[in-house]
Amino acid sequence: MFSFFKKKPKPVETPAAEPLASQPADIPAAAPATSQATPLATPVIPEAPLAAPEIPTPPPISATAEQPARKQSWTERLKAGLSKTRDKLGKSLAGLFGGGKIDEELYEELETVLLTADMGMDATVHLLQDVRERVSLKGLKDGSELKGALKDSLNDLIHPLEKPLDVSGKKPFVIMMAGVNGAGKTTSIGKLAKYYQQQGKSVLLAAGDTFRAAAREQLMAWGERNNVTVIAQQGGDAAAVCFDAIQAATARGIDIVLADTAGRLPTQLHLMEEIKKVKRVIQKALPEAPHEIILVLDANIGQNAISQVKVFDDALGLTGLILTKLDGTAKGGVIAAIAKQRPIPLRFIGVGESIDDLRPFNSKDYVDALFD
Ligand SMILES: Nc1nc2c(ncn2[C@@H]2O[C@H](COP(=O)(O)OP(=O)(O)OP(=O)(O)O)[C@@H](O)[C@H]2O)c(=O)[nH]1
Repeated sequence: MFSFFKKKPKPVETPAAEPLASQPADIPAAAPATSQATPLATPVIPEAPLAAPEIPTPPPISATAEQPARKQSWTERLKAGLSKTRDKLGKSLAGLFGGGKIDEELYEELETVLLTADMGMDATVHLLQDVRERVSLKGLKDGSELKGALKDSLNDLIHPLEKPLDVSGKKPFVIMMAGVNGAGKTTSIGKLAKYYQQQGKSVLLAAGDTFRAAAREQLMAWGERNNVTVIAQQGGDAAAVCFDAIQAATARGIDIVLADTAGRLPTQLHLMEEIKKVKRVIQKALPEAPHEIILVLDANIGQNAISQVKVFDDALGLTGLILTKLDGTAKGGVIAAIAKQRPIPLRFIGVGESIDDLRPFNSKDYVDALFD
């Protein structure tokens, strides 16, 4: 179950950014399954640690190893993953949709339900207004008719976030990941690597989380077992790792580079500066890159997601979002808040820990899974 990606204790302090290496290390001519960039000052990690006992041994990532006997469809998994939000919304809405007159009291109850599903004030006000208009336009009278109106309103609101990531046309297509600690960046990178490999694309990973040795080692072990090249350094500089990774990918004709970065809080200003530097150095390695800058968000944080989106967007110019762990929370309504306040394309959503639990966001599927 992807357990090898589970994070180890976080460092108490995150080190300040290292000075940037002016020149990238040479890329080895032969491309081993797992390769490492030359470190700036520290020795290359020996091959042996990959098998060392302290590194969890990941099971081979394969559908059979991770899936139950009968493989659930994505629709089923999405529905199961959203069960907490659906239960909360559904139970509360059942009374409203059960019948009775559509009146002010009902709208007030609807407002409370939407707010408790973490849709936020802006989106809630918008949805209520929109539902009212639909009700009067269609001459709806009964609460039982409200469900369709609400579903349509919500879909209209969040549909603009449905913009699947197009990785064609650039080679390598460089995707940089950002986010706070534990949001699911490294796990999502593993899932995306597999997702793109299944589409016949070659993938290279940049182990840019240089603050946590375990993150790098896990990524390398995973890469070796799944035949995905990982560029890493021991310690050192995330920007240099990404630079090397892009050079390696260009030399090897790789389709997609997925660049991991260390978790950081928006309030850690020096770390926000450090990640801006990672972006700048990626641009130096490949002028149009990064082609995609994704903020990974843990759905459990609910409304706090909005402030994270704003700060990371202001710092980096986000082009996409990934919302993980929707399965663990009743706060799935946060998508509506994002749509209203900072509508950055929601590229993927995660509803579980297995490899297939991260998929492109589809607003209609999402709304159906919440209400039906
Ligand atoms: N239930 C569930 N767990 C998830 C999902 N996505 C990630 N996780 C788990 O979240 C935990 C943290 O994920 P990581 O990928 O390690 O997070 P990270 O952002 O790389 O963390 P840092 O490196 O500390 O910044 C792991 O235990 C993952 O298995 C999801 O969609 N659902």
